[in-house]
Amino acid sequence: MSKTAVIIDGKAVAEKIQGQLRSQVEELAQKASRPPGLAVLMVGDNPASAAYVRNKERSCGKVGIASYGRHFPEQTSQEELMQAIADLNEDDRVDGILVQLPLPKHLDAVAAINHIHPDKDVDGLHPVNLGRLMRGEPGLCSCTPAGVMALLREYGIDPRGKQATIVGRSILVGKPIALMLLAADATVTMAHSRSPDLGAITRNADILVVAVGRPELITADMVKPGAIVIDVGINRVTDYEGKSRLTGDVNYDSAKDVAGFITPVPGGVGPMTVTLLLQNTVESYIRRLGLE
Ligand SMILES: NC(=O)c1ccc[n+]([C@@H]2O[C@H](COP(=O)([O-])OP(=O)(O)OC[C@H]3O[C@@H](n4cnc5c(N)ncnc54)[C@H](OP(=O)(O)O)[C@@H]3O)[C@@H](O)[C@H]2O)c1
Ligand SMILES: Nc1nc(=O)c2c([nH]1)NC[C@@H]1CN(c3ccc(C(=O)N[C@@H](CCC(=O)O)C(=O)O)cc3)CN21
Ligand SMILES: [Mg+2]
Repeated sequence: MSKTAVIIDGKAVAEKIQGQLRSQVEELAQKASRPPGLAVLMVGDNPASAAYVRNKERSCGKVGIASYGRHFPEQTSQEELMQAIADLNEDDRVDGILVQLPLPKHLDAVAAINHIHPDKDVDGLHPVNLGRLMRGEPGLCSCTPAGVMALLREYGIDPRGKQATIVGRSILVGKPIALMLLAADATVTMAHSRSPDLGAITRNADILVVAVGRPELITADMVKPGAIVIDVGINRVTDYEGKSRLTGDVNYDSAKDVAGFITPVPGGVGPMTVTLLLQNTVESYIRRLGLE
């Protein structure tokens, strides 16, 4: 007899936290001269980025954060991008700057991120903020990893002593999640494209986090019965009827009968990423205006 997993409702948790952020922003408005401001820079068109941008603009509006997004054409030069970042660093209305990844191939993403002022780096990707995370010091932290940790907390899941396995080692998701789970006393294993026999590794996981970008790479046979499965993947696929939809890196329909807890896509990690971005922006706003 298989029992179906508890579905981790990221959308509901995100709405709850966004409601709290909204009240906080309303309250702060009484002593502040302006609302919090978030600037998102997007170059060219990437489907995962487009979903993110849409969701962010909608959520900023709900919470009372002013958004100063700029969408550049694909052939934008490095100089133009660097200048836009420099302008936003100087712009007092802006508390958070995010450069959508991936950037088109001709652009240097590392140089762009290094150019963001660390106090406005609401994506937590600047070396100063990554260094703080590595050392366990407070600072702006990556939104998706922090969103995953918030979901675990919300569902009463304590990583302490658990075997946590992360598939994917990107600087945006895999590596910072590993550090956060390690800080929460999990035993952490990381797998990637060069790991042989992925299933043998993932089947040991009490907490399995998948951040790869391969639609439904993880199937039920790769999941330990009762495991907590966190699917970070956002993939746009075309189904057999020719309709476009979003799917994760986990085969949800089969995995939900093996897992103890599972995040759906959409409605799982995605909304939490947006929420943590808003939370980081409010945090930066409070610090920059000295509102504590
Ligand atoms: N839900 C959200 O809020 C959110 C946020 C960010 C990203 N995403 C989504 O999450 C996914 C991953 O994003 P990312 O930025 O981390 O991607 P990324 O930078 O492309 O990294 C992908 C990682 O997966 C590994 N990998 C690739 N194929 C593999 C395979 N067959 N088996 C095992 N590992 C494999 C790669 O290994 P190597 O290092 O060996 O190349 C790499 O470490 C994407 O679908 C993205 O759209 C979602
Ligand atoms: N600098 C940077 N930071 C990021 O966190 C980031 C990027 N770039 N580039 C794109 C990826 C993908 N990200 C995403 C993608 C989707 C949602 C999201 O809100 N997904 C909703 C569905 C939205 C829809 O249906 O259109 C979900 O429910 O999963 C969030 C973050 C965040 N990512
Ligand atoms: Mg999701």
